[in-house]
Amino acid sequence: METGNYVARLNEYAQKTRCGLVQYEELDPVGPDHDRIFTQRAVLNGKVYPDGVGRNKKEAKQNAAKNALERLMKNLSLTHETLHSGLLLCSPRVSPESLQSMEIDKTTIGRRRKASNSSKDQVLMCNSNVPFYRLNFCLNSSVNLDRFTSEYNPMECLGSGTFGCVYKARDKVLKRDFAVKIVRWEEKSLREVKTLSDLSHPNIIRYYTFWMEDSGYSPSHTSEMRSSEGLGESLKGSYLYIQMELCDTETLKKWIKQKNTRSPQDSNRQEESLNITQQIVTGVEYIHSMNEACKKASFPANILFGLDRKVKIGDFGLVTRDDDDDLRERTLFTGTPSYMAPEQIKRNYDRKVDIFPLGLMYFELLWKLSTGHKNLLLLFLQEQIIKSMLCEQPEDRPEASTLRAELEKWAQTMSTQKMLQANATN
Ligand SMILES: Nc1ncnc2c1ncn2[C@@H]1O[C@H](COP(=O)(O)OP(=O)(O)OP(=O)(O)O)[C@@H](O)[C@H]1O
Repeated sequence: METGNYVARLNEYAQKTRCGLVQYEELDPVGPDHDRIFTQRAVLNGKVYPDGVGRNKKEAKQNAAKNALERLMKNLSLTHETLHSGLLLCSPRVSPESLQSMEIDKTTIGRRRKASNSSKDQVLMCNSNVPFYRLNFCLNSSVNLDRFTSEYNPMECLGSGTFGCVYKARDKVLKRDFAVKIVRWEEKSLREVKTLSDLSHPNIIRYYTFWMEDSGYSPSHTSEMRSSEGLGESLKGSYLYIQMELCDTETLKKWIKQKNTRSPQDSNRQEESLNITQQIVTGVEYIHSMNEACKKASFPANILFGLDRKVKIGDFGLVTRDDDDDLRERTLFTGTPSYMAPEQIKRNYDRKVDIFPLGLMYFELLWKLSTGHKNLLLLFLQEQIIKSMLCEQPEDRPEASTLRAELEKWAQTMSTQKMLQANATN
């Protein structure tokens, strides 16, 4: 893997610009034990840079440093051509500052030139030494680069939603599979992704990185992308590509469906439902602690199972900041109506808007079992929790942290109950 020593270059940059020491935040690895993906992010001068992923800590750190360098270049208002000349990335002697005044050699090998939509000024250049496929974040200008197909081997389409398709794709360098979501570029999708990429929690799908291309990937130009609502008319325009943690394709919605087709006497259902709800509440509590609300987080279709078998909150729909009135207005009615909290149709709502759909979901997870369940007292206790979550008035609903504590107590009660039952039958 030809990457160059980005860590050293970032240190050099920090020294020259007197930004202080570069620090690295290590995030929790994801994936099963034999196939871990490590993530680090560089912190410089109090600013956190995009995640770098790798098969080991060292590789993740190099990629984190590279992402930071690329972001710094963007901040330095470098032209697109300069970025793609790869000078910063490839030459250890060139500092980002000096790039600003550098004459770009337009005779540099153009490994690829994209005909469509390309003005002559947007010729992509790539020095033959440049890790061409590893260029990140270019959000202010349209990117004429097939980064997706250069860096990844697209595999199957995992599914499509209102705004785009999600592909399973193998990173050619890391030899790891990721999910890459491709949506038409919009200010709001960018905002969502920026927010999500700052989050790191075992119960939230990890958003690693994102970039723009000026066309949407389509394996055959007639297949999934076109049939997906919202992408139907044309694949032209700007598209946002979001590299995410790959999950199982089974969503919680499918899980509920499967459980419902089984016998209502499925004794594990209650325990599993509690465990799933605990994990989701933990994720929601974390999101709330980051001052975000996630109106779609607790809809079963947006909850997936990670390859590490942890429950993952996936698509948040549109994340809103508690204090963002403008965003709140624009994102009104974005939730799935049947799960929406009553106040969501009004202007005034806060993070309690997430507790209501959680209550509904918890109920839905349990429901079949509850119809045939004999222990009415225990059932009643659970219903009390759900009832509090479904309160009409947001202020009467519990905070996610209170809820988590309640569920923890409930899990203990349940395991004691199980033990007593086991002892009684032995
Ligand atoms: N990280 C992932 N790993 C595996 N599969 C995924 C991942 N993200 C999404 N999917 C699959 O792709 C489907 C489409 O996801 P997407 O986020 O585009 O839409 P959605 O959330 O289902 O719908 P909408 O955007 O309309 O709310 C999901 O239903 C899921 O099956």
